Amino acid sequence: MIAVGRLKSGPEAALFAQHNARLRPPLEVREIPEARGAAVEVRRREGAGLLAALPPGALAIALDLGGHTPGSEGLAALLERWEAGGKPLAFLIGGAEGLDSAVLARAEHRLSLGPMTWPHFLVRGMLAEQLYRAQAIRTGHPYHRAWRP
Ligand SMILES: C[S@@+](CC[C@H](N)C(=O)[O-])C[C@H]1O[C@@H](n2cnc3c(N)ncnc32)[C@H](O)[C@@H]1O
Repeated sequence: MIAVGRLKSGPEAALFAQHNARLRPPLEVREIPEARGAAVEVRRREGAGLLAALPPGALAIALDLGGHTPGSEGLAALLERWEAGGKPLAFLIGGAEGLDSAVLARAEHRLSLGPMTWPHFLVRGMLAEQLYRAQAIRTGHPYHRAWRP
């Protein structure tokens, strides 16, 4: 995971740590400093930082409101397909101003957690939870209860 901002200890950090500790393997987190200035410049500088932190050959997945919104089972299937490609997966999370167009252009996939805008520090924990849920779906672990009325 490559994310804008330094997450200090607090509820968002605890949420992320709780779910990330269950992931096999856990996500490695690279943090990009938040930029200051006009929104366009902030996006540009943070975007450059995100792209520079991408491991070589990574499959980049941008967390973006305009992205594809799979259900949890759909995400589990996507992850299986992405992992089968053999490239390291990199989930990119923007800052308060969102992701620069250069980041969206570089990303192979755009993933949305729904049409609502979430705080970027919360998105880390939400993504880790969905990745853990996807693992539970793939292994048949009862953490995921698929039953709906
Ligand atoms: C506060 S949001 C940025 C809002 C910005 N106006 C935009 O439209 O992207 C900060 C970051 O959290 C992530 N994010 C927030 N809500 C999201 C959602 N519903 N789906 C996917 N990512 C989301 C994105 O990476 C976003 O760049």
